[in-house]
Amino acid sequence: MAPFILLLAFFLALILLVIIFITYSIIWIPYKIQRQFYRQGIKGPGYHPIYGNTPEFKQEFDRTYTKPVGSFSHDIVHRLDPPYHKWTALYGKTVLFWQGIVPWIILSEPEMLKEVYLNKSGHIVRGKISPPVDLLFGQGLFNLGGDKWSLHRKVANPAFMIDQVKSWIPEVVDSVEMVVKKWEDEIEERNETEVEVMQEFRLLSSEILSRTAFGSSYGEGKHIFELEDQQAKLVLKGLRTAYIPGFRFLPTHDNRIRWKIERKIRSLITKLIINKDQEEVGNSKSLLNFLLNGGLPFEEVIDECQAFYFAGKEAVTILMTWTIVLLSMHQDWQTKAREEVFRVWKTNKEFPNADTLNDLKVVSLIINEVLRLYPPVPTTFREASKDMKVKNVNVPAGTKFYLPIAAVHHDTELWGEDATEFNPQRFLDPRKHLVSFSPFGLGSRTCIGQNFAVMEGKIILATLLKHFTFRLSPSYVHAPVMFLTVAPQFGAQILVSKISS
Ligand code: HEM
Repeated sequence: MAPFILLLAFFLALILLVIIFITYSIIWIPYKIQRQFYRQGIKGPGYHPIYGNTPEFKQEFDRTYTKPVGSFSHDIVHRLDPPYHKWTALYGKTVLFWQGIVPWIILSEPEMLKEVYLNKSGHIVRGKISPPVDLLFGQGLFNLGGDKWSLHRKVANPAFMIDQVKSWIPEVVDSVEMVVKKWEDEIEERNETEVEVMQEFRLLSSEILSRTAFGSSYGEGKHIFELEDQQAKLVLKGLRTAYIPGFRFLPTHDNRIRWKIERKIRSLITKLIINKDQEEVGNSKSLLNFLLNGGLPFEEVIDECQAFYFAGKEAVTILMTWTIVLLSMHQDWQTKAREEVFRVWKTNKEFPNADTLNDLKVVSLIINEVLRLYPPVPTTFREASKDMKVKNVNVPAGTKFYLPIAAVHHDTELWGEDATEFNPQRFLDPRKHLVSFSPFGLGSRTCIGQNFAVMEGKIILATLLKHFTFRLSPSYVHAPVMFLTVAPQFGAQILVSKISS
């Protein structure tokens, strides 16, 4: 009997310990943190055990994204990020909300944003957004921290220096010319053709990335891109559900698919590298060359390739999509930009090249204004790795910061009453605050690919304006949504006509 009682007592003690642990981490700690923030005047929708505000988060998105869209307005934050819109209206510019048991602080006060972006203490890190995101970016730059991040960034940085990026111009030009040829062939049969430009730009930026960063062709990386797109959809689903620690290790249906896709992506990247002619890799100016020769272990090179395959194409696709949509809405700016392109091109037949890109002032203003109104990456994140102070607010370790790039870009206090209007000219005036325009983030974790992205954007736009005119198709519905990036929910259907010689 004695051993039975002992066993029973052991189990009871175990159950008690589990109850204490759960009560402590799911109830005691979150409410304690919430009280601490409330006392400092930072309010929010309130913590709910286990799920936090995740169901509300999901409901807000579902409700908005199923609503019809009326106009072509650029006043889109309420639609892009409905929880942000609702909570900041109720609780002010700094809001506490909960993803499961994890506290998040929305920061839209410029000085607080600046402090977080530019903090030098080393205690504000990127942190993990949610475990599914690891599968998309692997253990690449976006997800790394500490010494490992410093080493990877040091290895990858030279690939994105301005001179190196300029050396990729011929590959970018060749890739865009392929699109020009394709559209011209389609137009040949009719006077005009309807193009879903997001899909076209996804293929184009994949081709450009393959040729410049990986020294291969879209054909070779096609399967990787397709798998990354599937993974992105599953990641998005994961982000909108409650974060329960340890859940990612359970073999649920979605998790099993995620793991399978990840294994496939890694094995395809490995094959792509191994099958490359080693001499060719050594001589090439591709990102892959920098990664392979930078002293990183092979597995870490795979991680970086995985991250770059996604990060390098998606945001550029979105930037170009909105650029063409906005120029179709604002024909006056389309005409101004085309006039500039013809002016610069007339005096330089080798167009576009590194020198003439600098002469495209109107094109640059337009790209900036598109990045402001429709920033492809609408939010970024940081985490406090230690108890710390941000301005005058005490923040406990583990708190995450939600940095709403799109909302700040639409803030009337920073951009004036016409903040939601398309007016590229505004970029001729000095900025009101450092953080007012941050499509590539800010500080040490700023986007490594920004020189490349802007160069790509200018070449694509200038080349297309040289050959075609654009207007919105009657089938286009203006419905921007936040699907990891700021995407047009129902695609971007554009009527493309050829400019007569
Ligand atoms: C219009 C195009 C792009 C936009 C708007 C964009 C935006 C961003 C943003 C907002 C971040 C986070 C910055 C922060 O948290 O402060 C980021 C990070 C990053 N981006 Fe981009 N990006 C673009 C294109 C690219 C391209 C072309 C590449 C590579 C070929 C790239 C690679 C990365 C990487 C690796 C990171 C993580 C950097 C780190 O944490 O060290 N991006 N990007």
